Amino acid sequence: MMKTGAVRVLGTMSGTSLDGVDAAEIVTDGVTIREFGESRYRAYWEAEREVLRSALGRWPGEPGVAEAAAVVEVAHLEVMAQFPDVALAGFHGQTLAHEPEARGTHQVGDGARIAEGLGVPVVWDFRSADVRMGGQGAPLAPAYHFALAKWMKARAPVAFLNLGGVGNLTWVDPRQPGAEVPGALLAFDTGPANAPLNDLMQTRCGQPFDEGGRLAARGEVSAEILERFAEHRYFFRVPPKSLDRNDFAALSTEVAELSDADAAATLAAAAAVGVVRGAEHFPTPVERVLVTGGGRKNPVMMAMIREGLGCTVDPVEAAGLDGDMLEAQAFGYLAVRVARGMPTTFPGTTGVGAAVGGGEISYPPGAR
Ligand SMILES: Nc1ncnc2c1ncn2[C@@H]1O[C@H](COP(=O)(O)OP(=O)(O)OP(=O)(O)O)[C@@H](O)[C@H]1O
Ligand SMILES: CC(=O)N[C@H]1[C@@H]2OC[C@@H](O2)[C@@H](O)[C@@H]1O[C@H](C)C(=O)O
Repeated sequence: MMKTGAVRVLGTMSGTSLDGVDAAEIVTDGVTIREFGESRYRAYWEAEREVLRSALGRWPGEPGVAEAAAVVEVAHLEVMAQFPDVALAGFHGQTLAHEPEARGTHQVGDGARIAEGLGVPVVWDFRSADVRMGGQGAPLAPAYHFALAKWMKARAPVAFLNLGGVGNLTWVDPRQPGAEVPGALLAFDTGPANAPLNDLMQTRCGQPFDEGGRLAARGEVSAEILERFAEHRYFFRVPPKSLDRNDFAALSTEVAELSDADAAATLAAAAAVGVVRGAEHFPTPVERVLVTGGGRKNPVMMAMIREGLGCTVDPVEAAGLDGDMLEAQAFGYLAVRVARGMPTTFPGTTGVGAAVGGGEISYPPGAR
């Protein structure tokens, strides 16, 4: 068990858009946020990304998984070694597959190897325990969103939206004393966010993403595809609920006949529809949605979300936060909670029956 009081911890996240590794320091006791620290980003090389892409959907022991794990470990060690002052690290790894109701959840990268390479204890495998206990194993950032709402001194319910490869939305009631209090949080994945758009850009234009939403801005949304999409059974499921990166692969097939610009506009609109349908599940309306993740840099997607929600929708920077690093900070925060035996998921965030502390701790040789 770690000493009490705030510690400087490093959190890392390699997200579903497969762009790279985010690493960020935070100083916390696992409840309140004392301060934010340095952060760095390490992009995957195209060859590395290809290794990861071809391992998507695979489970332990299947072809390509060991290679993907090696890519993830090397990239993380490279960036994590640049933070010599941390006492602990949180390592999410890379999700390859996620089927919480069937085969489980699969993140690659061995935390024990990271601990050995780094020389500090590493918390990892954050999702498995929650899934074993009947939870969705995702999203995990909500406990951190609760701490952020307190840090911001929010006085009324607020929502955090992450527009990564997949989208996820957290409704937070900051008037509650703690994240573990029933009714403090409701969280779920909204639907596809950037992943289908990235896949389209890669296949049709040889580019990793639609920079500034420029292609989508020139297109027209297919009302027919969008209306069908809005009636997807996922949106009728009561949250908590979570998604795998490719759960909406059919959407990519549906836009196949459209022009590049129309397909991009329709996929951006689909991301927005997922958010709007998701917000219908909020226990009470919110006045403000704070957006993190790369999608906040896509003005077309942001405008569509604003129009659909009809409330203030701002990048988290408007609240003094770093939207590129928020998920990485979350895994630092969660690492401290795990190291101190505190829960990381709750019935309102993953649907687990009772609060669970997910995560393994690996120590560097001789450090225990
Ligand atoms: N300037 C930009 N214009 C448009 N889109 C952008 C821009 N910058 C980033 N993005 C989009 O955001 C994506 C990266 O977002 P982010 O880093 O939040 O995803 P992630 O962490 O991999 O995903 P997840 O949160 O699902 O795990 C890029 O792949 C791209 O689609
Ligand atoms: C299984 C998995 O890796 N899920 C990711 C993914 O990316 C966004 C969304 O889907 C969210 O559920 C989660 O990541 C965020 C950081 C989370 O767990 O909070």
